[in-house]
Amino acid sequence: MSGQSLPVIDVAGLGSGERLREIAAEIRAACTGPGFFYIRNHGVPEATIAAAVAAARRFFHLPPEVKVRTRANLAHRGWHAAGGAVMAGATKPDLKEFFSLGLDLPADHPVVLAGEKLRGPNQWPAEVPELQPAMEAYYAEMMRCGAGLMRAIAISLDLPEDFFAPHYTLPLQRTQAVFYPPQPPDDTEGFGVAPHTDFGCITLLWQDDSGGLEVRERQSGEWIPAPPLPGTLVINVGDLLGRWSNDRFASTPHRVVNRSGHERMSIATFHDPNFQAPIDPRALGAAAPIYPPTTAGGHILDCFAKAFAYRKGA
Ligand SMILES: O=C(O)CCC(=O)C(=O)O
Ligand SMILES: [Fe+2]
Repeated sequence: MSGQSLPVIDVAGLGSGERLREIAAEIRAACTGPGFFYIRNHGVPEATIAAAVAAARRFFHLPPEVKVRTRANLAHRGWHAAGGAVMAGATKPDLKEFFSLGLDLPADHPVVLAGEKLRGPNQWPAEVPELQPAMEAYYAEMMRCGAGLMRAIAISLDLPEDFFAPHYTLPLQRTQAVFYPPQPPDDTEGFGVAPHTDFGCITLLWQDDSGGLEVRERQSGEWIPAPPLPGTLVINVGDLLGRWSNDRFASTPHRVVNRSGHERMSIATFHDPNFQAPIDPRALGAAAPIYPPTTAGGHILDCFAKAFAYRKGA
């Protein structure tokens, strides 16, 4: 294991002009370097996090025959049982289970009526009534925090500060509470989450104090720990921002092995743009695009089709 550790960026004052530029410079260094960084002073209330974690934990402890009543639908909302996710190149499914929500659009919203994929209302279990308000409050905080980060990221990519805002009017942001069972100490093959890159633009991750998240160092290829640091969130670049930025900011592989001896929880939020957002490296200044244009939704659907058993044949 190398002595490298990931940068911690203080994002207090992200809304003000001068601080925004300083933060953008730190984010540029992190995104062209390890592709992972921590943020502190993000403004997400501890109580909002604690309520979401407590409600999600109660849900995960329900018997499977109850959880399955909110089994994930084709809009990716609801409970994903363990065994349903296989990361690219992995030989076994992940050990994790997770509960996913997105932007809650009523069935009569124009984009739902138009048949846009991944859209629709969220699913909620009657048995844990506090899950909905707790996760919705957390989701809203991630939207606020993610939008601030995207302003800094725009500047760090030499774009106008509000470049991304018009592409986030009906975001595909997904928040997933994730539950990891303890792994047997002699298990050398199983992963909570096998090595992967995230599909979306940026990920905002809260993790409990178990540890287990590891990030692949770009130069050495070594796995370095991204340990829990109180009061922080872990931020990383996903494939969609890699693609959009023509790999100026490339996604970094990471994995989770829960060696803590007890259950682990995290909440991952993929702060992604509108389904129809055009993902064309030329729009971000690339003269020689590595990637053909696509849409955010098209890219996410391709990734989902490869990773998730529930979508096979969808
Ligand atoms: O739980 C974690 O620490 C990371 C989860 C993760 O990498 C993911 O859900 O994409
Ligand atoms: Fe990930």
